[in-house]
Amino acid sequence: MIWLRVGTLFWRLSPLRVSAFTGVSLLLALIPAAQIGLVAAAVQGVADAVTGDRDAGRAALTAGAALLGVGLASHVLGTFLQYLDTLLRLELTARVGEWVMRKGTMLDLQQYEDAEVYDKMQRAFQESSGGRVYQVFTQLLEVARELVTLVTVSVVLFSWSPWIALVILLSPMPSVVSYVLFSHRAYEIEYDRTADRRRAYYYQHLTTTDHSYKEVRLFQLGPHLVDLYTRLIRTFFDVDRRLARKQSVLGGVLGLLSVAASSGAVLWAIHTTTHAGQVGQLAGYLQAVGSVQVSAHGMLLGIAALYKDSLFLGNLFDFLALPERQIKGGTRPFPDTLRKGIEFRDVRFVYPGTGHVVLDGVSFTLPAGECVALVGQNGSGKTTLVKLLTRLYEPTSGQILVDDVPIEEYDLDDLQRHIGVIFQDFIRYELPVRDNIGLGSVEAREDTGRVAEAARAAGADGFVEALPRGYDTTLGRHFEDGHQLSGGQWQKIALSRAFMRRAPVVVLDEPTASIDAEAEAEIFGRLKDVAHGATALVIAHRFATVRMADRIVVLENGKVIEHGVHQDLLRADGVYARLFRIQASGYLTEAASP
Ligand SMILES: Nc1ncnc2c1ncn2[C@@H]1O[C@H](COP(=O)(O)OP(=O)(O)OP(=O)(O)O)[C@@H](O)[C@H]1O
Repeated sequence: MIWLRVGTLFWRLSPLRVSAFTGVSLLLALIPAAQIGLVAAAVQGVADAVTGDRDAGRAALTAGAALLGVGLASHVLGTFLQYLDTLLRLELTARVGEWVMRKGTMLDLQQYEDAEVYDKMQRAFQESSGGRVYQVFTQLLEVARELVTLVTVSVVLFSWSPWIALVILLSPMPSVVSYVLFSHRAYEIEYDRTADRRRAYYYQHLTTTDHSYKEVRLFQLGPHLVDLYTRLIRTFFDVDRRLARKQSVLGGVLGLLSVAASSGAVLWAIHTTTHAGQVGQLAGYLQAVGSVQVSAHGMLLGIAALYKDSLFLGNLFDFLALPERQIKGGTRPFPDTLRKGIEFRDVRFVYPGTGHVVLDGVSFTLPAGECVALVGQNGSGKTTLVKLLTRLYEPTSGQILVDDVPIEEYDLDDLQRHIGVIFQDFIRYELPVRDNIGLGSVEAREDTGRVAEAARAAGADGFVEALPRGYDTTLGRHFEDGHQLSGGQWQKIALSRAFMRRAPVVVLDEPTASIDAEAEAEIFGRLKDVAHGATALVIAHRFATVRMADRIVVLENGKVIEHGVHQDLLRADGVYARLFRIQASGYLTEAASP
């Protein structure tokens, strides 16, 4: 029950403020009934005083003074309610955004690669401002308040004329029913178009970020992307317009019924009270008619809006209820230095939801303290192996052992803390250099000595020191005074981040693809030193890098087809030797030509 969850959520936010908000709202709900009674008394008092009753004059004055008091109280309570409203709204907005972010960090990679979960996230992000959660809470109170007003006022009204009261109470019904139906339809439409909305945001993103600017501009993709976006948005618009048209026609007709019914009731009231000469009752009655009409309408529409908002809010709660970290670790601490090494034993892997066998019986060993290079054509499964080693995914079958212990037995956070990794698609943090490197070991990011050492290891120290504010220079151009780096410089920064971790296992997925040959040779020549003797797995396509590794594993279509040291593999004259010669002959031909 979403209303209950919203109520509980608010209660946890601040029991004191929520109690005060509820109390003040309900007090305000009693005001219309009090005003009706006092207006009736005042008007009747004046009418009686005109006919010579002196006491009636005093009674009219007293009722008038009480009306003044009620008016002042209503103003003070209203102002206080407004203040509480602002406080609760601010608090909630901050908290919902935080919950959504926190949840995002607790999901598995698999969920990020699943379009259905992504749709769920998209729906939840639409609610992440907290606006709708707050709306449901205030609507709940609004409905309760209108109910109190309605009950107290209709007590008066029913005592005068039950039939008129009934007509007025029921008159908003038809338009409310139509509102509920249309709200449901609007929700269904929005739900079904989540994937298209994501697509539209994506086109928008491509045309509004620096990462995509160059290609979009030079391939002149702007008009095409705008066209794709506009076509989608127009489809949304056409559907929404049709719905809005139907809703206003039906809503308008039913609204007319409602107005006719309440106006008829007013006429009827005038007719009956005039005959009986009850001027005070007529005045109170007229005010009560308005009040009941407003409250009944407000309450029923509040319920309808609650219904609609709860449907949307279900998306936020669905997202917050997504299963977290399904990949579980054990309790064993990860070793600070590997004794034996890492072994892949008959590892098979199929990405969930696909039938494609990406790794098929992969077995090889990374001896402790050695550097193993993983080579193979695009799509052969190299990065997937890294995802398994870092436990972003679990093997479909087979085992990965670290020092003869299955990796599932190690504490998951501890295992990930002990692996320094950079992926091909590393992040370019639009933050100062110090953070870009220091985030490799978040708790040590203020340690300038360590940050500088990591930069030296990756050959980044030279250009960093030449930056306007050295390690405090903000990188990228998103923020003020940001400094943009070259592709290779960014890669050196990412490499520094991996070294910053000082982990016993280092995994580098194409770490030097954009780095110049000299720097690459320098980094790999000293890899053992800079990685503090870590066990390293390096994925590379350049054989100049690969040959420096202690061992080489060649992967083809998810299978290990060769492994050994460089010289042995050359002698074996297999796939590795052929690929090596292709690259080498390219360089030699160039060098030999005049
Ligand atoms: N998230 C995913 N979901 C489904 N299939 C995937 C996913 N990621 C990769 N694949 C598929 O798995 C196979 C291996 O991909 P992987 O990224 O491991 O290759 P790679 O050897 O690292 O390639 P490259 O040299 O191009 O980086 C490819 O066929 C790819 O299409």
